[in-house]
Order: sequence, then C-alpha cells, then structure tokens
Amino acid sequence: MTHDANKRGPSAVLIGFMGAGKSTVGRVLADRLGVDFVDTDSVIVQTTGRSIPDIFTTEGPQRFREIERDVVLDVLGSHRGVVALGGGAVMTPAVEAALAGQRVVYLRIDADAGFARVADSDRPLIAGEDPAGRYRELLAQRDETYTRAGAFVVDAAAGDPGEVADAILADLARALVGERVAST
Ligand SMILES: Nc1ncnc2c1ncn2[C@@H]1O[C@H](COP(=O)(O)OP(=O)(O)O)[C@@H](O)[C@H]1O
Ligand SMILES: O=C(O)C1=C[C@@H](OP(=O)(O)O)[C@@H](O)[C@H](O)C1
Ligand SMILES: [Mg+2]
Repeated sequence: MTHDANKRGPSAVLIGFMGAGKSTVGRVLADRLGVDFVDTDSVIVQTTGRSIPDIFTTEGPQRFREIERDVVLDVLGSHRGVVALGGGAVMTPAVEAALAGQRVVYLRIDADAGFARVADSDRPLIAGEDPAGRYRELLAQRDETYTRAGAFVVDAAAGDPGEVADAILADLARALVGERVAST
C-alpha cells in the first residue's frame, strides 16, 4: 500500500510483530521529528485501567480486539504525531482499512531475533506451550498482512533503536523528495 501525501493523519504509524520494536523505536522517532508519540497498547491500559494480559485472560482475545479496534480508530483519526500499534491490530479488517493511504511503516523482524526480544515478557499470545513455535507460526500468518498494509518496510534488526529510527527517517525523507518531484 502506498501512502497518500495529501491525506491527513499521523506522521507515521508503526506496524509489525511483537518484539519488532514499534513501541521503543516509535518513541525515538517521535523525539527526532519533534512530535508526540502514542502507543495504542498504552492507551488501552489507560482507558480500561487494566493490563493487556489481564484483558486477554478475563475478557478473551476477541474482546481485546474490539477494544483495540476502537482505540486504534480513535487515535488514527485524531493524532498527528507518531503512532505505534500493537502487533495484532492490523489483523482487524477495520484497522487495515483505516491505514490505507497513511504513512505506515512495517518494522520487519525475523522469528529468531524477534522471539529473543520478547521471550521473557508477559505477552499473552506467547504465554502457553511452545512459545517459540507459536511466535514463529503467528509471524508467518501475519507477514502478508503487514507487507500489504506497510507503505515502507524497515529492517527492525538494523541496529539499536536510534539506528532503526534513522532508517525510518531516511525512508520518509526519500518519499517526501519523491512527492515534491512528482508535484513539480
Ligand atoms: N533495535 C533494537 N535493538 C535491540 N533491542 C530492541 C530494539 N528495538 C526494541 N528492542 C527491545 O525489544 C523489546 C521489545 O520492544 P518493543 O518496543 O516493546 O516491541 P514491540 O512494541 O514491537 O512489541 C524491548 O525490550 C526493547 O528494548
Ligand atoms: O501481536 C499481538 O497480537 C499483540 C501484540 C502486543 O503488542 P506489541 O506488538 O507491541 O508487543 C499486544 O498488543 C498484545 O499482547 C497482542
Ligand atoms: Mg509495543
């Protein structure tokens, strides 16, 4: 999906799987751009007053996706800075549709590197049996959607979070130059 230079929306929306660094890199990117940063998982925690694992356990994954969809659509419609989505948000069709034409950055990570980053975390989708296998399987299922939704694809393991943010900035700058050339 390419982005539409004339469409209003966030400066950039980061998508990709758990551990890609959306939350970490997104904050650095926002600092560098001098704009606000919103992580939709943090908004979910703030608005519900509950942790993500708690919502998954007590309400179930489907209800989590509904809450997530409402928060993400609200943020995409109102926030002009950098947005980091939760890894599964794009799998909700209404979210993927809302991302059309936006400056969407797919932070791509391979299964080994990504799992190593989140193996010790409390992410509910890898809380059961065979977390490494589950991680690999889910990533394989989602890669096509991430690729379709992302206007830019950036290697999430290209360096430390600052270096990944710089790689995103370089891509955004190249696109900006392309837009100016196209409009002259
Ligand atoms: N470029 C990077 N290099 C090394 N570690 C990273 C990088 N980006 C993120 N991390 C680490 O990986 C873990 C997951 O990062 P996070 O930003 O929560 O990912 P996501 O939001 O995509 O799930 C955190 O411990 C974070 O510090
Ligand atoms: O991939 C997913 O379905 C999820 C990713 C998590 O966010 P991060 O991608 O920021 O880890 C969080 O939204 C929740 O645990 C579900
Ligand atoms: Mg995150």
